[in-house]
Amino acid sequence: MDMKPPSTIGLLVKNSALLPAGIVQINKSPNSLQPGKNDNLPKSSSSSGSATGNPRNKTALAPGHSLMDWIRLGNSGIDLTGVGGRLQTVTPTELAKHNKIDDAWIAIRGTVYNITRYMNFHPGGVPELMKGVGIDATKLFDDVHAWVNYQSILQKCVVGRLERTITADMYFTSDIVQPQKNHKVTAVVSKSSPIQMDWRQTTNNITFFYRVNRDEFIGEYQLQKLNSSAFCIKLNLEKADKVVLNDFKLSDEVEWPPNWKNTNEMTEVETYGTLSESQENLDLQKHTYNNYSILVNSTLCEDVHLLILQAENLIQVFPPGRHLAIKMDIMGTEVLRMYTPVPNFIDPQNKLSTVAKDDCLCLIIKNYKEGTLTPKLTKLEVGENLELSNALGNFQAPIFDKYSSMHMLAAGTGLTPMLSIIKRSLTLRNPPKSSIFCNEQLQGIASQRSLSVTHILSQAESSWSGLKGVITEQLLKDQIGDQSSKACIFICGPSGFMKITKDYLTNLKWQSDQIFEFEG
Ligand code: HEM
Repeated sequence: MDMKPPSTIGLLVKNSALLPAGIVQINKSPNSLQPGKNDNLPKSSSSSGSATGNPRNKTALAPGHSLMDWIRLGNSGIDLTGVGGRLQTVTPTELAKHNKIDDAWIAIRGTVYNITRYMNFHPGGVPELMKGVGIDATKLFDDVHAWVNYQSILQKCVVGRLERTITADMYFTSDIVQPQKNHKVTAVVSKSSPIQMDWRQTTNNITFFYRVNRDEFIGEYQLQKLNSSAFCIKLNLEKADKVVLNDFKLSDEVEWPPNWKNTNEMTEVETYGTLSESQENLDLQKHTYNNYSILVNSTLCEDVHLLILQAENLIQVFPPGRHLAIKMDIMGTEVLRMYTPVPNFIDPQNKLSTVAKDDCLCLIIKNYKEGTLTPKLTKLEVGENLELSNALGNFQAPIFDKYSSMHMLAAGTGLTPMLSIIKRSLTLRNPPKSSIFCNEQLQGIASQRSLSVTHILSQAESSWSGLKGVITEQLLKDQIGDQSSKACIFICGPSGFMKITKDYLTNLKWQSDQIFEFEG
């Protein structure tokens, strides 16, 4: 695949209560600030005031320039953005050009606003507002009035996002904010971080954005509810060899399970409260187990079950191709078996999609009648518990993006690690339209040219009109064509299948670095 999306992730958590604007104070290291006149500003503006006892600096607004008038202007249909309302990515250089009273842009928390029309509506006066034009004025704005709900006031003035240097370092320092008005005050205690974070604040919530370097890989992320008003986001950064833990303390209860979103574009957490960050060294060998309860145990086909599981206060997000361990006590012995979570499109009738919410894990389990674990796993009833580990393995799907085609050879439930890779690849190639996939769904998308699916049955009924038999070199050649340096091959299945398939592929001149084996 030739696409390289930013290596970022998405979460969206919603706070349950309507709250006054909170304040989060995050100080960046000087070198992460955008260049501009802001660099030389004093630590805090001389005009900050109110609850701290400093004199107020509000100016009398001319008639026709009240907040109500501003809201009317915003609703009048007049284009306040000056760019036709089409969102743009604004470079700091471009931003700096709009630094005049009749052409004034300002950037706050990564969003650029055209404040030309707001000038005479600003309760702090025009000269004060002019201090922030043409620059990233986040700190200046916060020093004066972090509580001001600027997103709402300037909602019709949005020009776009301010472009950031993706590799810029960012520091969070301990900072206790002085109480301002009656609003809640929050503190941030953090250390230098290999991950960038930005945030956006509205009256009721704060949205946190995470961004990591393109070459960084997030092995897993977890969102864990700590109590009714606190949660933790844990990100495994494998290149940096670090686990970043962000603890959020909310000022009210958080809805759980939260409504979160996973896109390849960004990470969003909407909430309200405080954040503290810590880091640990990453230990990929370490297994930590969490208790999941069975929501669904349904038969997909003979001996193959789909389990849908949910943890009480935890969301674990598994990157494609990563697996987990199931741990069970069998007559006093701890038995482990590895499984790769599958995307929740797997349900053939699509009837489970209402159950398999975003905080659930789906596993496909084949029952081996003589097996130790699988007869117990496939008999688990709704409400029973199961211990599942963190994400294991070292597979990194983006590494294979360089190949323009992928072949997947799967025997039986060897299909499972392939499914999330297929989903990822197709989502990257075709913008998501609906929840497509598996068997019927896979066949459905096959018609879209980017995926072709062939079933070969070793024990076929007479009515089967498709391919039959066991894998042979000729069959592989017929199915995947000649060796090509633009393609890679994933294989997964029982050990006999793996060995023979690899031998055939080697005979067919496929290079070992083009072949990726999942353990069957
Ligand atoms: C970044 C440059 C800015 C500076 C230096 C600045 C400065 C000030 C000052 C000195 C005041 C009077 C403070 C006081 O209440 O005593 C004020 C009030 C205010 N400013 Fe700004 N401002 C800036 C940007 C903005 C922006 C972009 C908005 C957009 C919504 C805004 C909205 C307000 C509002 C609503 C008040 C009244 C606050 C209140 O009633 O307490 N300001 N500003």
